[in-house]
Amino acid sequence: MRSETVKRGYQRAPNRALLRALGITDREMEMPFIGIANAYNNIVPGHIHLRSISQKVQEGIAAAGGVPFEFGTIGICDGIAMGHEGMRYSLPSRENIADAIELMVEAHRFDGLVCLGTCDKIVPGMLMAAVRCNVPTIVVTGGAMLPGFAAGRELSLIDVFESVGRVAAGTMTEEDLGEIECAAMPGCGSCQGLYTANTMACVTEALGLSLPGCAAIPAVDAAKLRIARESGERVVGLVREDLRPRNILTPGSLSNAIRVDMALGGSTNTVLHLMAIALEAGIPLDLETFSAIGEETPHICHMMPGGPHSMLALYRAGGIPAVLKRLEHLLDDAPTVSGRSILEIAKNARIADPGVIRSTDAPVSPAGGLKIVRGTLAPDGAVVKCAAVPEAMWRHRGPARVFDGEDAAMNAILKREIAEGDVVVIRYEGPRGGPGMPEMLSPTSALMGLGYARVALVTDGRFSGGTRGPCIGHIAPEAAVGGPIAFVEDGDEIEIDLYEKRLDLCLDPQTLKERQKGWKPPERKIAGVLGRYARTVEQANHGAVQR
Ligand SMILES: CC(C)(O)[C@@H](O)C(=O)O
Ligand SMILES: [Mg+2]
Repeated sequence: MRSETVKRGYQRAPNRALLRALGITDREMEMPFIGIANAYNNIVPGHIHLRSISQKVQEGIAAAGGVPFEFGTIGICDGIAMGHEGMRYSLPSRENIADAIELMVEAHRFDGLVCLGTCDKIVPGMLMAAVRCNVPTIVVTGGAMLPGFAAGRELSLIDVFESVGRVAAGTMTEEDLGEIECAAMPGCGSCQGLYTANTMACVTEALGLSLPGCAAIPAVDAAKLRIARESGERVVGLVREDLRPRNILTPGSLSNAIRVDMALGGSTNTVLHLMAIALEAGIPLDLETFSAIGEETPHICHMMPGGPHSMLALYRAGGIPAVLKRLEHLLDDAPTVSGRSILEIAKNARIADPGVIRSTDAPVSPAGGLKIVRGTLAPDGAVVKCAAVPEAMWRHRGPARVFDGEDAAMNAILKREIAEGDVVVIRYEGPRGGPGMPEMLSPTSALMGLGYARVALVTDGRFSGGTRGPCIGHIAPEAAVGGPIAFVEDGDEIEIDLYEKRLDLCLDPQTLKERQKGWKPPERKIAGVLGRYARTVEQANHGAVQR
């Protein structure tokens, strides 16, 4: 056992003395030590219930003959951090979480690990750590919030964001917005649609790193407590079998995860996170792989924000096992933490609602929900959730309206200075430029709420999983490193063609060269974590990982 390093032999008497100070008995000294990385805090709605889930994990570990040791990691609520300076800190928190878990697991020589987290950067950071440390690990995701309800319809956080645009347009009163604000978010769990947190939970299950069914169980459902208990029991089995994350995370399981993501129409952020996770395992994963799998995988679940279905609907329809069943003919067989292979799980699943989890013969769309686009504006690629783009906007050409930074764009949008047909360009918001590649749900939702039908938005920053409309993000190279997006001027024509997967700046190469002459990155002195991040972060097409 790995933990023997801290507990065997007379030289380790001091280490054991400290373990005894925790109440560890002689019998427990012989058992596997299991770390629980619990991202509980009481500022993130997705995390406020994690203590009770952790309790069940701990009971499961003890019942199976392990000793649970709980420690904390940070967790940021992207929704509370949205629309201001705070959002720059969100993506960097992913690396902090991965590092924090590595530090704890390595220092204390845990034999196994349970990762307990819910929201956008927490689950990816946990997966990175699991693969990096490569001790037997199970991930328990905290589950989605129930939908809110007001004026006869279900609500999610995105209704609140989009209603801001309605108030700006004068089509909604502030009083009505207040009613939605109070009704949309009825308790614990991640935001209700297939936004980033829930997409990452689904991807984790498809990777084989959560027990089957875990991702879609709502935060408040007792089934989550039961699967937490089972996960605690099972991690002790994984230690005994020596089944480790890198036995489970393989090119095959990564491809299954991307397929599930494509079939669901998941968040654009998964592209960054899956690349970062693959990198930890030393598995090459590039944008082309996403593109190729996207071409072969039909989009079969019309999930929010592009479609009507919430995570609760996906749960009731059969959850990820049912989605896997639909995709059975496309999956690579791969082991999972459950001890059953992914194909066994798929075969034994039941599709309870074929209206929510459609067959691949009658899909929402014949190709996957995400596309990788390239062109003269994005030579190294960009990402779009085509599942949430109305087909009328799959081809669009319009004049650029250029903004350095999100704030300037948001002001212009709310003042209705954008005209139908425009292509809003938000730059200097990339991994280095932000820094932190902020997610820009406020401007994309405002455009929706204001009722624009033919305005596109392109950026070197990121989007929320809740962003809908013709929004292309992750443009690489970003403006801060001199990518072509830095040289766009108001009125330049930008052409989008999602059928051909193109994003072009319609400018003759000579003019572009002229504009590039003498360009220097803007000089800025940034202190603290963001300064460090800006110096070491890679471009979005390499997962925006920190080196
Ligand atoms: C606030 C949200 C909806 O969680 C967003 O941050 C996302 O990425 O989905
Ligand atoms: Mg987010």
